[in-house]
Amino acid sequence: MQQHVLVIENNHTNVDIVSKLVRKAGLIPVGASSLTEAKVRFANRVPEQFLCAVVAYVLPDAKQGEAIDFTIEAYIPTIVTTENLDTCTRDKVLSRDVVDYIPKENAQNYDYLNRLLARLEKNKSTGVIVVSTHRVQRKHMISLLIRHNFVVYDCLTAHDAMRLLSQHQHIRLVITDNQLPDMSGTYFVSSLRKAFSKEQLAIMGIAGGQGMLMSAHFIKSGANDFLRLPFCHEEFLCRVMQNVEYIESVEAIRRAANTDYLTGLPNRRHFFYTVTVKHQTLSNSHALALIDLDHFKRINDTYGHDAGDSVLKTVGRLLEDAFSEHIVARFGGEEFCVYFPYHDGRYAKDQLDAFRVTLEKQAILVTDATVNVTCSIGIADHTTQSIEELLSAADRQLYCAKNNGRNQISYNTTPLAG
Ligand SMILES: Nc1nc2c(ncn2[C@@H]2O[C@H](COP(=O)(O)OP(=O)(O)OP(=O)(O)O)[C@@H](O)[C@H]2O)c(=O)[nH]1
Repeated sequence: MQQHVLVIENNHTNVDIVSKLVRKAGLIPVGASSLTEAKVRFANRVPEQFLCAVVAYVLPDAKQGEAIDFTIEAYIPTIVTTENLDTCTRDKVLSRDVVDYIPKENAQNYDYLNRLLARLEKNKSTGVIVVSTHRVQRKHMISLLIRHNFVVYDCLTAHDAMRLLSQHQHIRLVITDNQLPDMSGTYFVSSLRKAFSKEQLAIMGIAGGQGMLMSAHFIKSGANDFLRLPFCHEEFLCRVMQNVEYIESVEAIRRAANTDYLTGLPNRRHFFYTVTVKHQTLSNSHALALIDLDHFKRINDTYGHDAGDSVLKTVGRLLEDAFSEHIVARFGGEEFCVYFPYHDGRYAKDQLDAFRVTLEKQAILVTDATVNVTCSIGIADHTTQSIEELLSAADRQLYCAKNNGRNQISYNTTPLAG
């Protein structure tokens, strides 16, 4: 279900500005320009629909932050916007259990609001470990992280944190104190770095009263960031957000580099990487198939390039469904590959023949028409450890399948020469 955001701003222009940011974050705004209107809007909806509320500190009918009390009492995580940046207003805002507050000062503040809105949804599946023996400080950090919807793990020792990291894939950040019962924080960081790079897991050191060198010590041991205690509420949350966003950006770049943009399948480069890594532990019973669509150029020429793209996407999806237990990739153009790490060519041939028949019968919907495509397939299963050799052999078989009339499989069990 797409989540709603209750936007309570002090005039229609501000409601529109914030609503636009809400939509940009993929959420649905429910706008109100006074507390009275907000109460009506809220009463007309199911409370669980609201991911959060963005509330102006001063409203025409609520000049002392009463709208914040209203949304907090309704259990809606609340982000406050304010025109006043003075310490008195800040303290009044932060004395309530708000998610964060945004000064309405410049475009960057609105950019922060946009990132925060997007994060509140994403954070629900993002893990953060807090490791510290200092109870008050640990609970304080945990409560701030929970307000930002993170999945938070409360740890007293480095070993507990390491165990959690081995159990949960969704942890993106570890926040650690330097004085842990089982090892120093900096030793813990350097141990973590043996298993996780700085691009896989962000680590933030925290320490207070231990001299100026602690930050450098943490960073030289492999931490991404350091925060001195006692920290400021806002800085803590900004640093957390920045570190998590860094890990996610690297993940997104990596995903884009490994994925074929059109079909979403692994690309040739990633295919080689995956197979080479897996192949090290495999037996010689493996097979590789190259699948090439027949006369694909005609589809582009007859129905247009977009129609050709739709066909490629459909074929990619069909391959993915049919060979979900094996490794499927798009090698480029109209050529796909399926690698069977644990099966020989005979097995691959049976499976691929069933696929070939399914594809032949499948009517694929393109812009204004339905089209049918066939494919030619070359299979190789020589007992070689070299994927390149296997690929060349499959390519030769594919050439035979094309030459022999297309829409067929060519599979030759003759071992490789030499
Ligand atoms: N729509 C679309 N077309 C592509 C894409 N990549 C390659 N093509 C087209 O695929 C066509 C491949 O043509 P050919 O290599 O002659 O192969 P074919 O027409 O399938 O003929 P055979 O393989 O010999 O059966 C070319 O027209 C390319 O422009 C793509 O991502 N999208």
